[in-house]
Amino acid sequence: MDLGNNTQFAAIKHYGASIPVILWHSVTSVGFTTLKLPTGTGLLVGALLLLYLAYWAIIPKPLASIPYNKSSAWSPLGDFPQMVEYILKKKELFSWMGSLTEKYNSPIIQVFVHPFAKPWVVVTDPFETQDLLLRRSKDIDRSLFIGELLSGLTSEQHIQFRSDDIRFKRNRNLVNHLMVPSFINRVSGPEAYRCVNLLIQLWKAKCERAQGRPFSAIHDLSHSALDAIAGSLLGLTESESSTWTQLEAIHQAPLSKGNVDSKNVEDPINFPDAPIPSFLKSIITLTDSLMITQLSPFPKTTYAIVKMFPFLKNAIATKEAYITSKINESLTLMTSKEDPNQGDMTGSLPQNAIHSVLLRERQLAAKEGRQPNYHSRAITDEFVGFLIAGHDTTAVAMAWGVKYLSDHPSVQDRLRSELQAAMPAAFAQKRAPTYDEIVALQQSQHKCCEYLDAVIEEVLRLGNVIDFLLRETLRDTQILGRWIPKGTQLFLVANGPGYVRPSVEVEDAARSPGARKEGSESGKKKLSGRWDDGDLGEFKPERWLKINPETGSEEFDPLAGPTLAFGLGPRGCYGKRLGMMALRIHFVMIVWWFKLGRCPEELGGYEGLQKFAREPRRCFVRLEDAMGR
Ligand code: HEM
Repeated sequence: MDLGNNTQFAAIKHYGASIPVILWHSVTSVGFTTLKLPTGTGLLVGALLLLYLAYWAIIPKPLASIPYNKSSAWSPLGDFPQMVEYILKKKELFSWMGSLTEKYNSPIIQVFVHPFAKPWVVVTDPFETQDLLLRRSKDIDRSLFIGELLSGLTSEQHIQFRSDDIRFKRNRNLVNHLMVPSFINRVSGPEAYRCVNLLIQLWKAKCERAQGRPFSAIHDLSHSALDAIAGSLLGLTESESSTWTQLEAIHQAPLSKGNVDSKNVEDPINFPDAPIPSFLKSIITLTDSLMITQLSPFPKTTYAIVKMFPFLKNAIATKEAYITSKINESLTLMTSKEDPNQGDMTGSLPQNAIHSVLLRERQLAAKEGRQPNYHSRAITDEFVGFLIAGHDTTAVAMAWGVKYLSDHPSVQDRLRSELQAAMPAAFAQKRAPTYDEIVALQQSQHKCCEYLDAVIEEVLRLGNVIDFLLRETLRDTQILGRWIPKGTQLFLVANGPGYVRPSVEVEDAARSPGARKEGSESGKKKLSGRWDDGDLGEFKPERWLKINPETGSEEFDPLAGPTLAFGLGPRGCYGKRLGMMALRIHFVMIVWWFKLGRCPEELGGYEGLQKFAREPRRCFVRLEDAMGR
């Protein structure tokens, strides 16, 4: 496989399509008329030329000066076979792109994955990427390809729309307030806390039964994150929570005989899996179904076909019915508690996010002089989208988190002792920190919160839960000095050089002006620092801390180095605040209650598995009571 980065070659390929046109002209004028070749031969030559023309039309058209795999450029399938080979071998997808930037030793490369489309351009230079995301919204925006991936499931959710699309603005206007800190602290946070407490009860029960053996954690974390996000958004009763049903099952079922008999304390123990409540199950099915579209060259058509299968049809019907019932519940609340005589609306204190969005719709409708549309496709799709985008990412981040903490006892110990010192009453009484105590930590920017955020950011950096951002160029532009035409798909990846592996060296002058050293400090949005190449692969939360020269204390520095964990700029993660709140509560509670012991080698490791998000292939925990009771 050789690398084609020369301009001449790209130009020949680009203009090559005109060669057969010229030849065709010669044949039609010379072959049939001047030379009077037999008609059969003329037709054969014509057919061959047509084939040749078709071939030129479908093979990739590389962009000049951007490295690519030359042999793929002559194949109508482009890099697709290599990509599939990588997926089958590694079980990951987007790290393939990061690996190519290393292979070609270039911060920008191109791949040919989508038939009949322009090459996809992959950028790994953190500074060019940050400049693009934060400051160049005239050049790039959300890629419409996201719509191809998601619209079969949530046709009206804002994630797929361009920033100037009226549907984007309208939907964001309805839901923006859900991410205001006061709303999260008062409404969403307590729900998330309640759900995480159930996980702690479940793990206490498992810890007692496992007697020091490891057990799989991935489903428990996934259920807990889904409960927490669904609880925050829709308000779940206890029996609707999937962690609750798991807890019931643990209390009722005897342990499996095979495990009890095993004398080896290194052997994992299998706990029974209880059925998941139907609505949450439907969200898991829908989330998993998106994997199919991620891997298909024709996502929209593929999804339209898959949607005809009963498992997906049922999942769609279940989520529709449940969200409609939640909307109706809130509407009842809104009407029954109103007192029209006083203009007082006691029903207007939001109980959960969906209730709050309906109140907002009522307010907007009144302002715009129209009837409110509480059952609009947009409202339902926004919530389905939040559940999908929010639960898997949070669960997978936690899964990487427990792995890194298990393998780094000193980090775990420091975090635990800082938490204990910060919440002395809870520690002395050997009880759980209350929700208010956890929120107070954040609000007072307590020292332990600085370290907690450093741990979370480091988990997200290495875990690479969503390891690419997708944008599309809105006009012809330049990236790292290369010409990129309008309509090009840009993959900004965080799984390679500069983020988790040593940087590919880039002359500062080769970057766009805003991404250069002098440009990075200018403007409202500062760019991050650069990571030290020497230890980029290590789990080291301290890299996110710096000493404040005035106070002499360590502070969390979000700009210490580059990360794209939540994306950046106007189209960065909408739910970052809620996601971070759910992560903080999970990390605090798990570390507070449990010491996470190292698991045997065969249950460990850091290989990923591409699902909706990138999850660890193996995620086991070995728990010990950290309260020493
Ligand atoms: C640990 C948790 C989470 C992680 C790591 C995460 C990560 C991301 C990333 C990387 C993006 C793409 C950003 C970009 O293109 O620049 C994104 C977008 C998005 N996320 Fe999250 N997310 C998390 C939690 C959530 C939650 C809880 C919600 C909803 C309540 C949510 C809703 C969204 C939405 C709606 C978008 C699209 C935003 C837009 O198009 O403007 N995310 N997220």
